[in-house]
Amino acid sequence: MRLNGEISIANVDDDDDGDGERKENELGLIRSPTPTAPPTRLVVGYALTSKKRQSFLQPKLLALARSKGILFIAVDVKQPLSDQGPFDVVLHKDYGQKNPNVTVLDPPDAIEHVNNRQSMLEDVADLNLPDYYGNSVIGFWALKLLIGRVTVPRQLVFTTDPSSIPHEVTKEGLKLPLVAKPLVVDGSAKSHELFLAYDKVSLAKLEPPLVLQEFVNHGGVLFKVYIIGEFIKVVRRFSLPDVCKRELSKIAGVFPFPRVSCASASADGADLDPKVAELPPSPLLEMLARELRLRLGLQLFNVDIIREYGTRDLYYIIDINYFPGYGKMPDYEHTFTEFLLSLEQSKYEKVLVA
Ligand SMILES: Nc1ncnc2c1ncn2[C@@H]1O[C@H](COP(=O)(O)OP(=O)(O)OP(=O)(O)O)[C@@H](O)[C@H]1O
Ligand SMILES: O=P(O)(O)O[C@H]1[C@H](O)[C@@H](O)[C@H](OP(=O)(O)O)[C@@H](OP(=O)(O)O)[C@H]1O
Ligand SMILES: [Mg+2]
Ligand SMILES: [Mg+2]
Repeated sequence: MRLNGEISIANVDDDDDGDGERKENELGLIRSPTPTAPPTRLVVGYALTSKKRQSFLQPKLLALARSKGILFIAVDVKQPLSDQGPFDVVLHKDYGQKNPNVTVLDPPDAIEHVNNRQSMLEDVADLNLPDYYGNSVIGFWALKLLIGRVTVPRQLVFTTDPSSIPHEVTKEGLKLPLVAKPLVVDGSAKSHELFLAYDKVSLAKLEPPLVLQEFVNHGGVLFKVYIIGEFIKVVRRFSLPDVCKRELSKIAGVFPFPRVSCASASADGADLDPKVAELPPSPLLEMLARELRLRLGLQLFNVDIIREYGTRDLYYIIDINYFPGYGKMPDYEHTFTEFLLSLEQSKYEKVLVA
């Protein structure tokens, strides 16, 4: 269905360079139907960095989407949206333009909220899932035993004067070791340069603005929960190893560490301690995803969750990422295509109601 003017099928790879994209300066030109391609149902504009285009717009996604009548076209961010497309949906990580006829996924304000490591966890801090669902028929205690608790590590924000950090950390009673993370996540490599701090004095060497977050031992395995609308997929990733008291007492300093959990290598097939590897229960993830979707006002994000080592059910959310590396999610092409088609359906239903 096309809501904003009829167009016929366009060849996805208009510049024939095999990257599945149309030339940006040819956005107004739509080719006539090819014999094999189905009619276009949905035109999806994307305003994404070339890195994100490479990881997200993989040939398998483009081919499957095209077979379902979904077309991906680059948005020219320098031109008004109304002069392009017409698009049904626009995918982006930081695109400000609006158009009433286009579903811009997701609202820029909501994205900005999770691009700041202080505000990103605010909505989770007061999220007591068993309390929240305590009036359900299952009952508070049963539910608590069944699904577990979700919280966030304690953290402090520093925007200026690193020399005050050791004193503030002592005053607020934050426990070592601490993870130092740049306050704002802006897609740059620098915003993912993290440090592990073993002593308070060395904290003065860090560069604000940053957050200092208590490190939580979790057996070296992290759960990455991908959310695409109502769909959820959890994968295991390798993470930082636990820090024992002995190590903490012997080491001083702040140490950079690599983006260990961002690597596509999954810990799913690894020979892990079953207590560490056990996935968070599905009801917990479903409640969490539903609640976060509502609170954050976002449909496309992932959440990094760890389970405190030695506990059966105490979970910490340590990171939320907008439009993460879906290309690393198994079968993402199917899930994303279904999601886009569901947007078309809900638009259609809105028109029928109006
Ligand atoms: N509070 C914590 N306790 C234990 N480990 C942590 C904590 N915070 C971060 N880590 C470890 O450091 C990694 C990077 O942290 P985080 O996910 O916050 O950074 P990021 O740069 O936003 O990563 P991403 O690539 O997922 O966006 C985590 O995946 C995890 O392995
Ligand atoms: O490049 P920026 O805007 O900083 O965002 C990153 C996210 O922070 C990461 O979470 C993504 O990796 P994961 O999907 O493994 O979380 C990572 O995925 P990618 O590099 O594979 O695209 C990025 O989306
Ligand atoms: Mg992360
Ligand atoms: Mg992140």
